[in-house]
Amino acid sequence: MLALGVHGMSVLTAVTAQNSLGVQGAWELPVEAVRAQYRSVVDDIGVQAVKTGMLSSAGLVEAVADLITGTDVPVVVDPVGVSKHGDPLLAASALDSVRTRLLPVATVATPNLDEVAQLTDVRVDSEADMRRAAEAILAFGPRWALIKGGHLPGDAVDLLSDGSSEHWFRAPRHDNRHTHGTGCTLASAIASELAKGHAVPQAVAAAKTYVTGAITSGFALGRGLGPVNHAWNLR
Ligand SMILES: Nc1ncnc2c1ncn2[C@@H]1O[C@H](COP(=O)(O)OP(=O)(O)O)[C@@H](O)[C@H]1O
Ligand SMILES: Cc1ncc(COP(=O)(O)OP(=O)(O)O)c(N)n1
Repeated sequence: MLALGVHGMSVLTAVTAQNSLGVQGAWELPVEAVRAQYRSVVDDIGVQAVKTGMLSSAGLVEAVADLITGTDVPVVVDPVGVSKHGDPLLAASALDSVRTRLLPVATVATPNLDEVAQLTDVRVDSEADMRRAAEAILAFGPRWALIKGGHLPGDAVDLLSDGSSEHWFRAPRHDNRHTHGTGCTLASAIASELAKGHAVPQAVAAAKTYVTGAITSGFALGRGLGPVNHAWNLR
């Protein structure tokens, strides 16, 4: 967010122990602590956009949905389900709350293909299937669905749709295994661009350029999948 010229503020929902090899542990914060953090940043400092990430349980999904329902700023919902290493970050019992409480308040929902499979009955094996995925996600109520095709072979292709218009974002697949945090980075970049007042297609275009640069210059920290390079555009 800083690299894109905005000031990011956090509301922690869970603490994870994780590194380039995987997620070794996760502990949820109490709902009260989440509510209090949200009130602290929103009531005093104010926000121009909201982005959600790991929410862990139905209780936290519903608490966050309650907090952001009715907000007049854009909301990016990254329906985080599973980490890059396959570690669960959302309980199966929380999926219905994501579908019925969180997605309806999203300006943009940004599922990857595993999250599409968790939330809908659509399986995406090709770019053509991404249209069906967008329709299935839009049926839950977000204004826009961004289906991330990072897990398909070939070019890194994402589809943005609001049901009546569609925008394809394509970048060459970069053969760099240091991709820890790609989805979170993309969603945060979209929220940053929306906070600056850009429309959704322009925000996603700028965010795609940013995440592609961050992946291209991702670096080898740790023994597994290192992080993307958030400062690539500042150096
Ligand atoms: N190897 C890669 N090269 C270029 N872009 C990629 C690569 N892997 C993922 N992307 C892009 O990174 C963004 C995040 O996608 P993805 O990795 O599918 O999300 P997630 O981290 O949620 O699984 C998307 O824009 C996707 O197209
Ligand atoms: C705390 C936390 N939230 C989300 C993720 C998943 O991040 P994402 O960018 O979707 O993919 P990874 O590359 O990070 O697996 C996470 N790992 N931890």
